[in-house]
Amino acid sequence: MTINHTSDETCAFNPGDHSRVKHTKVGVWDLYEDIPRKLDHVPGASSIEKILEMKQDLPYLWRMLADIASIKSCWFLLGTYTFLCFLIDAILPAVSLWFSGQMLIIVQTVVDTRAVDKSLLLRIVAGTMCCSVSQSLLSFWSHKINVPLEQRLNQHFDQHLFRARARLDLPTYEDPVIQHQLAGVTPSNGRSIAVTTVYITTGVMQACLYVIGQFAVMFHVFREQPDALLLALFMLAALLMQQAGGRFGGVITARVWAATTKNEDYLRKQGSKRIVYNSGHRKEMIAGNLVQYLVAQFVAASKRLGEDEGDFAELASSWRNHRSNWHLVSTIMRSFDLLPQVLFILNAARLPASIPVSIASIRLIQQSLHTFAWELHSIYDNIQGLSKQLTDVRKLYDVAEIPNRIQDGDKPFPEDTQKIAAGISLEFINVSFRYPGSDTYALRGVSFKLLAGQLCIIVGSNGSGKSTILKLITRLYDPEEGEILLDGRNIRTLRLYDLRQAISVLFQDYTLFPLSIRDNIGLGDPEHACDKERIERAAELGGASEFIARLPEGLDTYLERPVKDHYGDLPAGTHTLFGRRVDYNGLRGAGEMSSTAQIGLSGGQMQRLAVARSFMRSIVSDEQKVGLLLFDEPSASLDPTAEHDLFVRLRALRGNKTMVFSSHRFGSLTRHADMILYMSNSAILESGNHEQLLARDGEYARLWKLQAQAFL
Ligand SMILES: Nc1ncnc2c1ncn2[C@@H]1O[C@H](COP(=O)(O)OP(=O)(O)OP(=O)(O)O)[C@@H](O)[C@H]1O
Repeated sequence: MTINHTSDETCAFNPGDHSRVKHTKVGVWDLYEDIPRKLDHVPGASSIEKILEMKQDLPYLWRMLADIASIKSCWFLLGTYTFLCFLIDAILPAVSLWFSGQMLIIVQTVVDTRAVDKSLLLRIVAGTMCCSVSQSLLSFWSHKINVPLEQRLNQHFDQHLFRARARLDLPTYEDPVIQHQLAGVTPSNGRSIAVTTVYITTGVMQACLYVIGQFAVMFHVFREQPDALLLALFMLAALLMQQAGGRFGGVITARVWAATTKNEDYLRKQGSKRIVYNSGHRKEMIAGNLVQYLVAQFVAASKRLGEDEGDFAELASSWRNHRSNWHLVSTIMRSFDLLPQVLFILNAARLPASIPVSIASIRLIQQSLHTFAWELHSIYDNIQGLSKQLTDVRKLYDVAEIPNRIQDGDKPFPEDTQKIAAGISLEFINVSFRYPGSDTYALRGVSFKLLAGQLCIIVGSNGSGKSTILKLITRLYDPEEGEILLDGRNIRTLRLYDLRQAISVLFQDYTLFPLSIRDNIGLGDPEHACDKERIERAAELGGASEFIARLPEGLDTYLERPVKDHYGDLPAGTHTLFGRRVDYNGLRGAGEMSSTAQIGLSGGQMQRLAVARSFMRSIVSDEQKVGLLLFDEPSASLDPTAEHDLFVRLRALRGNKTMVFSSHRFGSLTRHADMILYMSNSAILESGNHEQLLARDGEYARLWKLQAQAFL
């Protein structure tokens, strides 16, 4: 069993290794509590020790404050907000308390002398009213300041995270540990870590100031009444004990715990449920005649499970509520409520002459102490929260420094920008490669050489390594062994930016972005992403103009709207809203429809858009930036006419650029290739041009004849 922590590491936990771990059965679940702390990397889970640990993360708080200072007007907003909070939470409550104390003195005087100091009474009433008016005015202004402050902080740290994610290369980004790390800093509630940190930090300061202010005033008010101070101390002790009791009766989440189930019936039942509920398994379920079997299994397992069955969260909450020892502790703690009054009465009975404290002042003491004790606890809670928050702040900065697996080179490329128009030579020398986490080689000992301006076609069966060659040329991954040379230079030594600028690649598993069609094509050449003429020409060359023209919003059509429309209670049968099909999110998800199905694009049309994007970069551009064109199955979804047109256009427009094609089809293009690589089992089996390979009468010739015979 594994416990996933919020820290960067994942700790293995085997309950059998820890004799003191408390094990309880909750339904079919095994709940483990009091797992040794060394497995718990969550600071501030419940102990002072964890709070002390937060000093390691304090430098990140200073760094964040320095960052905040760099945001326009943020210091001013933050300073004003903190000052207002100080007035609202520390000064005004203390002043109010002081007025209440003065009121008590008047009451006491009236009882003792039957005389009222009217001007003092007036001043107290006026002062109390001023306090409450100021309180609401200041609260209003603090909310007003909150909005721009939160917005600026969110924006700034949103950009920080965007940059941190965007800079990661493929192997680093695909790493599950990195994904976990990134998930840990992505706010789920839309509020950035910085905003939460600011609130928690100001919360701690406010609570401290409040407690100090209240304490000073209480001390001043009750200084003359020793019994009142004694009573106050009794009450405070009782309240703190009660609050501690409330904590004991609390939740298991305050402790280190984990739960799992090994119940075969439960596991099988949940497994069957997923097969039936997930449409991805439907083909196999129906074709394999599994329906009756699954239903029988499901019913039988339900019967055997009986009452034990249940979701862990539900079972755990009812189990917690019935743990008798917690009830006992909280009940005992509640009875402490009366203790101060009992002690006070006993003291008054013993020394009746010394009762200067009125009933009104007992009430005041009680009220003030409730808030006082609550604030004391909230300081503890807030510091715990701050300790956890500082870990998040550290992670926020750590993700911006995750090292990339693909190291950047320092040599500019190409040395002579004019030469690039004549193409780039490409050489693989004994290249072997395995995908991260995989034991099998995707390429093994691959060597070939392509001269500048040549056309190379890579053919071979599924999984033979064709796409991998293209991925290595663009340095999405680096080979384990061997070298790849461009114009005779090892690509690892070249600046990554330059290398990728010099290459245009269309992957087999291309993705269309959730943007407009215009942007999807324009992004082929970001420098000219707004150049309408180039975009239209690229769309035309990619064979996409016709269907784009038929779309109501043309180039401005969004393939997938990145922002959802909101709606409620639409009349039944409403299909369009704001000129778009209604995005019945749940239904679409359930039907597993792709986003492009919404605007009705076919696979071939999407491929034409992808080709257009690649042309935007390589063909349409006036500047000669690209010298190597890579195409991975660019015609897989195209009809024969579109495929033919595409190849004709490519041959005519590529000029002298070097071109590498990966394909399953032995079409007209292979005849024009300067070099054909026939791949099988991660290696190059045969290489040469079409005539040479036919003359060799090997695998290539066999497959060529096989395809040719189909048309005889
Ligand atoms: N991201 C990946 N992670 C792990 N293994 C991968 C990954 N991508 C490909 N492979 C494996 O690498 C090998 C070569 O895959 P590659 O995609 O290069 O084959 P291909 O010749 O292009 O296949 P196809 O004709 O089906 O496109 C295959 O065994 C494949 O399973």
